Parts: sequence; structure tokens; C-alpha cells
Amino acid sequence: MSPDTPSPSCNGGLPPPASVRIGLVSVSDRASAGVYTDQGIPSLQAWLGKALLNPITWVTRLVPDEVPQISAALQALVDEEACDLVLTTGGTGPAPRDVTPEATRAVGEREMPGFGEQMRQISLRFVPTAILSRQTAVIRGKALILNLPGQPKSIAETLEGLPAATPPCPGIFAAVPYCIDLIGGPYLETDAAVCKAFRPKTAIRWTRP
Ligand SMILES: Nc1ncnc2c1ncn2[C@@H]1O[C@H](COP(=O)(O)OP(=O)(O)OP(=O)(O)O)[C@@H](O)[C@H]1O
Ligand SMILES: Nc1nc2c(c(=O)[nH]1)N[C@H]1C(S)=C(S)[C@@H](COP(=O)(O)O)O[C@H]1N2
Repeated sequence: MSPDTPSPSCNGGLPPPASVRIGLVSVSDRASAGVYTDQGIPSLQAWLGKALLNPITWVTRLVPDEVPQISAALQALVDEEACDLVLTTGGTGPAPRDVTPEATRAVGEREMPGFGEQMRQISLRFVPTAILSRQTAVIRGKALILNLPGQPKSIAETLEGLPAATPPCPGIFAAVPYCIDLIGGPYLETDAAVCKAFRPKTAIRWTRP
């Protein structure tokens, strides 16, 4: 064994977590024009960096609320940058310039409506205006594309949910690792203290000590 090869006993004989490529798209007229500093991408990186044990390569884009630019960014992140997972933030409300769901559907091959449904359930625990949100999710190739709301604080709220509340409300990220398994992506592993990923027993490859 070369000095660079990790000893199998370092991590209980388990392989190290697979690396993952994550695309982040912040959709905001004002942040993309420099009127305010974008908080969308840093908020996404902060939460995902805490939740995932996998080494992450980030590919980021900041775009205005325009269908062609949003769709082009999503397409490039999946087809050229080979992202396994892409998250958007912003542009999902009812205002005329809120067009992220349309731009997402335009590049999706299959829609995954459960993510939007669960996000609205979670967000209703925080704001009555959650019913104004139109977030969706789609699959393109071997990638999952997920819309999140634009308020920076809503990013952690929707990803994490309220798993300890009564009654509990699971965050949407709990279902992401198994979805990525099913579409042929890397095996995502989470820190259960931040987000306990749910997989059926037959799909669990290992549990880290
Ligand atoms: N990228 C961002 N960075 C910081 N704050 C944001 C960002 N996107 C949205 N917000 C905040 O969340 C609110 C709701 O988000 P929404 O996506 O509806 O933005 P908006 O009102 O259409 O504005 P804009 O597209 O010009 O950022 C915004 O009014 C703003 O206060
Ligand atoms: N968790 C959470 N979800 C939320 C909100 C929020 O503050 N927290 N804001 C709502 C509001 S006011 C709107 S209009 C929609 C759409 O937001 P977006 O246009 O910023 O994407 O998300 C909703 N979902």
C-alpha cells in the first residue's frame, strides 16, 4: 500500500464518501444587477456544506428573472458541468417576473411535483404566504433540479423542515439522496444532526459510525 492510500481501518473499512457536483442558481433581478449582495448562493452553500458528508464541487450562477437565462444556466450546469444536483433560489412567486418554475419545466424531462408540495407544507409553518409559492422539481438526464424560495432564510427552512416539531414536518432534503440514487447519481451521505436522509432499508449501503 502506498503512503497516500488511506488505510481501510481509518473509516471502519468503508469507502470515503463519493464526490458530488452541485449547481447553484440564484435568480434575482436586484442581486444580479448589483443592487444588493446575493445571499442566495452563500445560504445554499452554508446549509449543504453542513448537511452533506460528501466532498462537494460547486458550480454557481447568478442570473436575472428571465426564462432564457435561467433555462440556459440550468441546461449548462447539467449538460456541460455534469452536476448531479442543481438548486435554484428565487423567482417562484406570482409576480409577473417570477418565472423560475417555467424555466425549470422547460429543461426538465420529468416533473417531480412532490418536492414543491412538501415545500409548501413546510413553509406554511412559517408564513401564511407559502401558498403563493410555485416551486417545483424536475429530472434532466441524471440530475435533479430543485426550486427553492428566494428569501435567504427560507432556504434552510425548506431543506431542513421541522423534523422535531409536533407533528413533525420532514424537510425536502431528506428525500434527495434516495432520489439521486434512483436516477444514477453518487451515493449522498448526510450528517443526521442536520438532516436525516431517508432511504428504504434495501437501499442503504452502509451507515457510518
Ligand atoms: N439573491 C438574493 N439575495 C438576497 N436577498 C434576496 C435574494 N433574492 C431574494 N431576496 C429577498 O427575498 C425577497 C423575496 O424574493 P423574490 O425572489 O420574490 O425577490 P424579488 O422581490 O423578485 O426581487 P429580486 O428578483 O429583484 O431580487 C426579496 O424581496 C429580497 O428581500
Ligand atoms: N419557508 C419560507 N417559504 C416561503 C417564504 C418564506 O419566507 N419562508 N416566503 C413565501 C413568499 S412571500 C413567496 S411570494 C413565495 C415565493 O418566493 P420567491 O418569489 O422569493 O421564490 O415563497 C413563499 N415561501
